[in-house]
Amino acid sequence: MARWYVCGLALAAAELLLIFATVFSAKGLRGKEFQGASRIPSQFSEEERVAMKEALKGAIRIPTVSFSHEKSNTTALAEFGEYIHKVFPTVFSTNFIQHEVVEQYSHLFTVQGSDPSLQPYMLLAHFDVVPAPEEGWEVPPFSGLERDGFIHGRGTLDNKNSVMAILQALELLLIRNYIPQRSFFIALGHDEEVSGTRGALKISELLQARGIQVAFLVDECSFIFDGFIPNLKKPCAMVSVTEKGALDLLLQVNMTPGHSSAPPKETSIGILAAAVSRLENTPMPNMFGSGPLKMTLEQLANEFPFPTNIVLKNLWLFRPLVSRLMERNYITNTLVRTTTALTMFNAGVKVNVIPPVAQASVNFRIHPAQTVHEVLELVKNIVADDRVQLHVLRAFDPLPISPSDDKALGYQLLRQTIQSIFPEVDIVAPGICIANTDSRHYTNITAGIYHFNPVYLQPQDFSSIHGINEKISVQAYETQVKFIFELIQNADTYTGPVPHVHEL
Ligand SMILES: CCCCCCCC/C=C\CCCCCCCC(=O)N[C@@H](CC(C)C)C(=O)O
Ligand SMILES: [Zn+2]
Ligand SMILES: [Zn+2]
Repeated sequence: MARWYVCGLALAAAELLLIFATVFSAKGLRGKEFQGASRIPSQFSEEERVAMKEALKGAIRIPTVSFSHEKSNTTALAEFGEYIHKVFPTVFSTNFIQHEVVEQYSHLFTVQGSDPSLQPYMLLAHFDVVPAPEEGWEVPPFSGLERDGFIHGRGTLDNKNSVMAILQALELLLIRNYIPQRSFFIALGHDEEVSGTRGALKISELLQARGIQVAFLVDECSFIFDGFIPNLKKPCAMVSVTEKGALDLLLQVNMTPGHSSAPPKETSIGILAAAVSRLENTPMPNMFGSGPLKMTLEQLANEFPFPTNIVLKNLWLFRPLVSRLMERNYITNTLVRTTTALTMFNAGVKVNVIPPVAQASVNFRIHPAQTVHEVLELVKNIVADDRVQLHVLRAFDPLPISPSDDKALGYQLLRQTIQSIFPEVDIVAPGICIANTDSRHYTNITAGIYHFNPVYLQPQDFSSIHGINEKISVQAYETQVKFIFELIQNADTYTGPVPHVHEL
């Protein structure tokens, strides 16, 4: 009798556990992983909300333009340093935060957590911007004007929004007497738009000299994508786990100059034009199937209607079809191959002179499954003309793929913070950063490099980045501050992923 009773109790307990496991499975339990320590709610007063948007507007008004490696607006870069001192006084006066200026304009903050057993992490952003000539803008690009609920201007998405949101979230936490448990670094670069070799690289060297290794870092270059994939009605938060490499090539042809009245059969211009045309017409191989894209599509499969869901769930069978479909769209094409962009072409000085030299620049963004060396070999085979000299101007391999499994602290913290701040977003998937960022300078201090901006991005917003009419809604910026406010707290209280039902 007693045995039956114990057995019955055990069964009831098991049933209860199962119910709990189902209800609180990874999707059902939003934010529960972070319980334990007392949390500060991410609610801001009206006064704070006004102050935070005004702070961003002020940042946009400082024209911190990087024109080229040699030329930047150093007055504005210095002014930006003074500006953040002014708008985030608590960050600069807190005794457990150390602030250092690196290479005159970049900023490194070391926030000393109370628990030295927790490995630190790092938040990255940059405050230099690309130039913005006024033509075509609805409002002047450095006015920081608010119109129809949007703050307009260069840097509102790339990337002063992140610089300001990180410092703003920290300022608000400190005002509420928050003491972080896990140490973290904030690295704000001043020359990302022209390579980051003065800012990010030097900060990274400084940290390496101090023997610092971080668990993960979070940088720009990915968003909550909305409307990018045909038929995918839902937004998709893409946390990029790798970044493409790059190869800048100068192609040069030298021929004998002369009078245009008696032209040779071939000129430097004609030879070079044919070579670059071959490059443009011979895309690099489709690498679909290698790299994180397969994981991304498998996660997206359920969100598509029939029959796309079946196709995506059976990539072993439909790989050729899916890879062909992806290369048809210019954005999804970037995810399946090394891209080739002809960006500069120079030759000639006068209409009746055969020029001796013709030069062209080509910019390749290297797929994570290829290397600089492999791309260079392919280029040589495509150009296949010894008269065309190839000079490597700049080259770096793609970044290694950062983990996105259940044990990957950075990825899981981002995933779970996305789920709590954006409950309407069902899809969080690993992705590829198709451009280059300051992150690549930090590969020696972490194996966990993640790209994510907690902001919705639609195709028209994408073209505003480095284009015209860049803007962010006031509400999106507030949400970004809220996200970082939560992320910092989550990093302190994270206790690991919620077990899936089958693990019980
Ligand atoms: C499910 C949807 C798939 C979406 C595909 C991806 C769409 C890409 C969207 C946004 C990418 C934004 C990139 C913003 C970061 C730009 C950083 C940058 O411009 N860096 C320079 C660095 C260079 C070293 C000067 C660059 O040229 O890459
Ligand atoms: Zn950027
Ligand atoms: Zn940029």
